[in-house]
Parts: sequence; C-alpha cells; structure tokens
Amino acid sequence: MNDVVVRALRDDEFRAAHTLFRAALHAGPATDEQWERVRGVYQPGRALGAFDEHLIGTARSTDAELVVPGGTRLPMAAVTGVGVRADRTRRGVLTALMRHQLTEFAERGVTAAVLYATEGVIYGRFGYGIASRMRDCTVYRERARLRPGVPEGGEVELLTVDEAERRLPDVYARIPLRPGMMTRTERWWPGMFSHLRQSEGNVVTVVHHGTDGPDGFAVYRVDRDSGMSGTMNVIDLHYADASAFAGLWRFLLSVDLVGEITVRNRGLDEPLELLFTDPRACETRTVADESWLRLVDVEAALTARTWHGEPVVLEVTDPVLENNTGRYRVGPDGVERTDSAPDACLDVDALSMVYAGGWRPSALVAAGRIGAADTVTAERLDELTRTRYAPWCGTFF
Ligand SMILES: CC(=O)SCCNC(=O)CCNC(=O)[C@H](O)C(C)(C)COP(=O)(O)OP(=O)(O)OC[C@H]1O[C@@H](n2cnc3c(N)ncnc32)[C@H](O)[C@@H]1OP(=O)(O)O
Repeated sequence: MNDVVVRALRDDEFRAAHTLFRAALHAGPATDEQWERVRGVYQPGRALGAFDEHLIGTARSTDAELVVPGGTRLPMAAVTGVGVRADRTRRGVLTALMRHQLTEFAERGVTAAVLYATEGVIYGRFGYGIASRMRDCTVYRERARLRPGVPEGGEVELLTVDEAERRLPDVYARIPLRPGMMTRTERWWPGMFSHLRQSEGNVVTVVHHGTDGPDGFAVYRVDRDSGMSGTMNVIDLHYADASAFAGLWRFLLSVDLVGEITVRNRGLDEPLELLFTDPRACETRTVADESWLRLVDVEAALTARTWHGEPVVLEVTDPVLENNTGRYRVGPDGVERTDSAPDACLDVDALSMVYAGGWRPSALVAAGRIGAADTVTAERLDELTRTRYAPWCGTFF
C-alpha cells in the first residue's frame, strides 16, 4: 500500500465520510434532511479518514460504557461506520485504519472496543472475537396463549415518535444493564430515530409502567399487505424485570390485525417461549453472532470482571497492541501479571470471546483456539469464566 495517510477527520469532513460509508454498503448519499438528523452520531475527534489524494476509507467510534460480568462498567468505544472505497479495497486500507484506531484507543485509556460486523472474516485479525450471539424469533399470535402464572405486568402507554425521542433515553437509563449491554449516549439515539423516521409505515412506541414508574419499552411497526392480518416487527424491546417483560408481551399480543410477531437480535437466554402454553408458538428462525469485542487493555479488562474457582495463568498474545502480550494470573481474588508457567495460551480475539461468558473456553480448546494442557485445565477455565447470563448487547450501532 503506497502513501495512505490515516488521520482524525475534521467536523466538516464527516459528511463525506458518511457518504463513503453508505456507498460501501451500496446505499446512496443521505439527503440534507437525513444528514441533519444523523450528523450528531459523529463524535468530534472519533472519526478517522484514510487518504491517498482522496478520502478512500473511514472508521468511526463513539464513547460509551460496557457492562461486564459482576456489573462493572468499562470505558468502551463503539466502532462503526467502517468502509473502504470499492476501487481501493484489499490493499491494506482497513488494516491501517484499525491499527490507528486501536492504538489511539489504548493511548486514551479505552478498555474495550465493540462492533457489529457485516462479515465474519473482517475483524478477527484485529483482535475482535464474537462476544455475544442473538436470535430472531417469530411468535404465532393465534397459538401464543400465555400460561397461568405469567406476571400480569403494568399499564402501557402509547407514544408518538416525537414523544419517544424525548422520553426513551430516560427509560433506557433506568433499566439495569446486563453483561454485554452498553449505555446509550446522546450520540446513539439520533441514529435510531433517524432510522425510525425513514421507516415506511407507522412506527409505534409503548412504554411500560411498573410500580416504580417507567421500566420498559417496545418499538414496533406492523406491515400489512392486502390481507387482514399483518406482521408486527419489533424493532427495539427492553425491560427492567420479569413483570415488565410479561406486561410488554401481553400488550404486543393484544394488538389487533396481527398474525405474526417477529423479534430480532434477542439474547439467547431470553425466556420468550416459556411464556406460552405451547412453547412452539415462538419459533427461533436464526441464531447469529451479535457483538464483537476487542479487549484493548487486557489487564484492566481482566481486573474489572468477576471470576470463579481456582486461579489460572493465561498466556495472551496480541499481535496489534503488543503491550497486552504476556502472562496473567486470573482468579476470584484478583489479576496480576506473572512469569509463572501458563495453564492456557490464547490470542486476544479468543480471550475476547470467552471474556463475557458467551462461549465456554472448553469449546475453544476443542476448536484449537485455546491451547490447554488437558481436559482438567479446560474445566477450570469453564469454571473461571462462568456467568449467570448469556451476554447480550441489544443495542445495534
Ligand atoms: C463495524 C462496521 O462498520 S462493519 C462494516 C464493514 N464495512 C463493509 O462491510 C463495507 C464493504 N466493505 C468494505 O468497505 C471493505 O471491503 C472492508 C472495510 C470490509 C475491508 O477493507 P480493505 O481495505 O479491503 O481491507 P484490508 O485490505 O485492510 O484487508 C485486510 C485483510 O482482510 C481481508 N479482508 C478484508 N475484508 C474482507 C472481506 N470482506 N472478505 C474477505 N477478506 C477480507 C483481506 O483480504 C486482507 O487479508 P490479507 O492480509 O490476508 O491479504
């Protein structure tokens, strides 16, 4: 690759970067009105451009916080907007962008970077691994009878899109975040509402009210062709507890002129089918990777989460951020760098996969992604990383 320079973009270059990114996804430029709505997602200083004589590639991030097992929130970079001009791909432009971005994250004290990937082959080489998985489900409304014992839930209130734009950030902020979830900042919401406003059809938001006030919400649109019954597409759904979960589903199932309800990008352990007398009223259509995690500061990230069982010495290799390479003694009593012989050896992408509990380390041992001496070590690793919940991000960016 000859003479490609990567640098932070000036604010007046954001729109060109947005146009480049959209073109990489085969979309035309944003209209002036669309740009006005989404320009706020560009955080000054956090958008990069790669240049030869032109802007040929871009990647950006926004600051947020990531919740890790045990509940600690880590400084996180939400990476998105990655694209390279079609006539400049496969000559190292993304590699230059990723190296620049990760180095800058490390210098700035970011502990973890997270992204959603368009393709599975792109990001592993930069140390990202699949941290969480998600499923898409269809609920067949006729068959979806709620079991006795499902919580009643509270009242729901219908909001216009304008009201939702004002109120949803506060409702989300009241919801306890599980491991893998992130804060939604004022940089995230404009993208969401720009998407909703561009959406064809009537986007509906409902807020659920529990005993202590708003504790959940759902955003949906019903697509109805010529027939009487349409398909409800649930675009966003979050809740604080089992009562709000059940209350929101009671409402969604009560909406008239709906035959099927599709919910996308849900956590794998969300017990939706368990609400119904016929669990097959909820059909899982696909399971796919959700968030990709990259531990930027391995020692800080390891220190931040809770661990179980006996300490284990991990030998971590990081080909991009070489300060991370080394041995760490990891256990419930703490984390320290060590010279002791390792129990297991792994690259930073594999560490990122098991970090939040989305994969059992023994599965990565079986796949040759973690080198461990024997099955006893693999079992110790499984115990070490045990988590109560399957990690789930639930916030697309
Ligand atoms: C978080 C997000 O924003 S996800 C959105 C990602 N963007 C897109 O999918 C838009 C369309 N695609 C693109 O713009 C580009 O193809 C990108 C950004 C995916 C890759 O950019 P490039 O500049 O071509 O990547 P670069 O040349 O640095 O590739 C590095 C390596 O990854 C490989 N690679 C990169 N992208 C791909 C891909 N899509 N498929 C297969 N291999 C790939 C390259 O072959 C290369 O491998 P090598 O070192 O063994 O030769």
